[in-house]
Amino acid sequence: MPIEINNVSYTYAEGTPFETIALKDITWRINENSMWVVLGKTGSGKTTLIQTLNGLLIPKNGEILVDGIYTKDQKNDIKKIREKIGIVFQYPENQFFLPTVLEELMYAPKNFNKTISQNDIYNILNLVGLNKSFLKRNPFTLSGGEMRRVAIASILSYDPKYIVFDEPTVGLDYDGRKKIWNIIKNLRKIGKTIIIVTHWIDELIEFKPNVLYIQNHKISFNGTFDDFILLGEEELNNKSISFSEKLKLYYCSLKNNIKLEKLFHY
Ligand SMILES: Nc1ncnc2c1ncn2[C@@H]1O[C@H](COP(=O)(O)OP(=O)(O)OP(=O)(O)O)[C@@H](O)[C@H]1O
Repeated sequence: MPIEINNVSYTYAEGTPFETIALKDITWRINENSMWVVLGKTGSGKTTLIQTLNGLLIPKNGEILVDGIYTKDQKNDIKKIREKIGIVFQYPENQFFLPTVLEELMYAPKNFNKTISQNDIYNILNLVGLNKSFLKRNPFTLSGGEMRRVAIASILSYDPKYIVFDEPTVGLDYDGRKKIWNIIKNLRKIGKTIIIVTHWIDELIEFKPNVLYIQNHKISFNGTFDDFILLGEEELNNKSISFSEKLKLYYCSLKNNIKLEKLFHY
């Protein structure tokens, strides 16, 4: 079953002098086992949109169904929805609050009344490229890249079906970014539905996710990665997307029907 977003609008501080429109009439369907990138200029509404998916924000207008469950039904179903959608926020490592990595990994399953075995924990560590020795570490003593991977592991600990990454590689160097994209690659291999909010799409060529572009709080593009790139340099620059050398090359390969995929692997 999908996530269905039907005619959703969201306004902060509605009816006050601080009223700010964040989303206007968004309709979007996220199918199981798909991958999406959500793009848009700063302030266009991307973070607001992803926060509506798991009921962190409840839109007044429109509705969201996650595998058939309305996010509006807060009392009964919100936990079921939160268990299905893991959100890895920007700088997720800022949210650590327990003294060891192991406790961080155990926290969410406990909260959702889910069991997690030692083997599950080892598998998750393996998936994020960390070894067992990290379990005893204090999360605050880890490097930035390691913290990010522990934060992702803590989301994987309750096995959500949909995983949303808000700027997953922000602040990381090349090696750190490469490790995050490898994790995402592995998550796609095991059938997770992935939604990524980012400003940098040349890192995503290898994945060719579907693209949702938000402009002035509305959807202005909903389609395939290739169709988005084929909008061309001028249009993408207008959308505040940098047309890097890598994107140019990819654009040319699409235009001329040449297969270049191998060039783009991290
Ligand atoms: N808590 C809030 N209270 C009031 N207004 C908010 C709040 N959060 C966001 N906004 C406003 O809503 C609009 C959409 O913000 P949002 O953070 O969703 O955009 P974004 O596309 O994620 O931006 P960025 O790329 O900079 O992260 C902006 O005008 C923003 O100022």
